[in-house]
Amino acid sequence: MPSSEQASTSTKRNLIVISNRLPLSVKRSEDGSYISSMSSGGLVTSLSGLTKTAEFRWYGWPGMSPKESVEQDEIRRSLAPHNAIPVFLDEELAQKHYNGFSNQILWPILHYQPGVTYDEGKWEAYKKVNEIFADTIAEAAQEEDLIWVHDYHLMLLPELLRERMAKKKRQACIGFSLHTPFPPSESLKVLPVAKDILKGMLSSTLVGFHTEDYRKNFSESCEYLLNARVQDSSILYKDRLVKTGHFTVGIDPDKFNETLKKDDVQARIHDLNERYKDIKVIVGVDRLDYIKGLTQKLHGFEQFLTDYPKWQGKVVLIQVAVPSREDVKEYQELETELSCLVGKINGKFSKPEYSPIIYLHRSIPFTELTALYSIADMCLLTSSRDGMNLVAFEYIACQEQRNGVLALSEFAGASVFMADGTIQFHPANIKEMSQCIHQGLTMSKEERKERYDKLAKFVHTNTSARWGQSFVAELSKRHA
Ligand SMILES: O=P(O)(O)OC[C@H]1O[C@H](O[C@H]2O[C@H](CO)[C@@H](O)[C@H](O)[C@H]2O)[C@H](O)[C@@H](O)[C@@H]1O
Ligand SMILES: O=c1ccn([C@@H]2O[C@H](COP(=O)(O)OP(=O)(O)O)[C@@H](O)[C@H]2O)c(=O)[nH]1
Repeated sequence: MPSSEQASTSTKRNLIVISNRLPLSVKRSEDGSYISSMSSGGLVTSLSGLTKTAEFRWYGWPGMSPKESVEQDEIRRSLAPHNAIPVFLDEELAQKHYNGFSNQILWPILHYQPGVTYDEGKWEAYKKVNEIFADTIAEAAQEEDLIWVHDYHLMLLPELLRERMAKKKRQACIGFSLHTPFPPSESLKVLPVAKDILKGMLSSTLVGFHTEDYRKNFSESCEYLLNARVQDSSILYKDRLVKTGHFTVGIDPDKFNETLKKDDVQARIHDLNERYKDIKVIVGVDRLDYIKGLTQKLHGFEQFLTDYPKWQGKVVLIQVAVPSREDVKEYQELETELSCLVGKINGKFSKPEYSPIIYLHRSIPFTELTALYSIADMCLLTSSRDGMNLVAFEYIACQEQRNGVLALSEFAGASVFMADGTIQFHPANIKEMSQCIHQGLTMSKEERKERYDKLAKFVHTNTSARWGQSFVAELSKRHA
């Protein structure tokens, strides 16, 4: 029988959140103790924002896998106060799953990149890790629990978990949220295991995407590759009706407001404003990932300095490139390319008292990040594809005073929702990017305010809390 869409009778159900990455990554310090630090990236930002309004247990890989059970217990204890529960994976398996299949094969396909080399061994590791998560969650989950699985590292989990829960004669209400784009079937089908991935996701009760386009691509892929029947926003597959939807992810803007009020942050803002009082600041904050279009951004900025020479010496691009997936060859090569390019452009336009690009290849503290967002006249985001891009939201959350300009690639998910207010461009069109930078830097105060108000309204309405609540509300309306 198709799963029903009846409203659930229970009022409060426990929520289990599962993602490959936990909010805290654990590392061993020199004295042998375990230290944890906040993980990078938008998935953690969006789910961390949810912790203020919802209670949940969060399962995921802690970033390391000690073999000794004493050490595992120590990690378990250090994460417990954060409601985080580690899923331990053998180091080599974790590496093949995360770097190998997830980031070298799936990630580029989901971001429409051609030329991916499939590898059976990495696929086996991907399946194995999904099985380990399924075993762990099937052990922990109760009949009435709501289970919310996140992202492309765990696309097989809904199916594997449902099978295990069925063996225990338990129903499973499973939501799945994808944080990346979902490509059209023509791009997806280059993956020899595309059908397995679709079937894995289709064992969910509810599948959520960032945009309507990604949702449609998924439905069409199910129809085309699996012969599933699409009925409006639901998909009928093997006698189960699976609901799909798009849910607008966001940030916790209050966290930025509160941080901006702190004395040390205000002092930092004052110093940075002094330093750049005669210079316009463009900020960029991206993980060092080829999907963020960092090479194009540097070329676009170089083009701008060439097209509008009077700006030389009067504008600086402060680019934070957060290290990411550093064991993957493509990311290492990109890092080398970017360092060279920054050197080349700075070599071309620098004067003894001025360099056009300040390149920070590291993670920066949250207080420094908010100060930087706040003093920047413009934020430039150039993704070639991007699930959403929460940096766009964060910049706006810190711009109440200055009303800076947000220049955004038309290929970031955020561009769909922020069309009214941002300046948008094609990231591969360097000339267009150059013109957009000029437009942003010369925009009148009135126009900036008008645009900013629209964007701020969107960011303050579509918070991470609201995203979580709407997804969980939709999920809890349904049975298995
Ligand atoms: O965990 P990492 O490998 O270090 O990567 C960080 C995260 O990158 C991706 O984030 C995506 O999710 C954001 C929030 O929904 C979205 O705004 C962004 O466009 C996406 O790229 C990835 O999907 C996460 O799983 C990673 O944790
Ligand atoms: O040193 C830093 C600088 C930024 N961020 C955060 O990384 C997230 C990036 O999310 P986004 O959705 O823009 O892209 P993703 O990295 O998830 O692809 C944002 O919340 C940033 O504040 C971070 O973790 N460390």
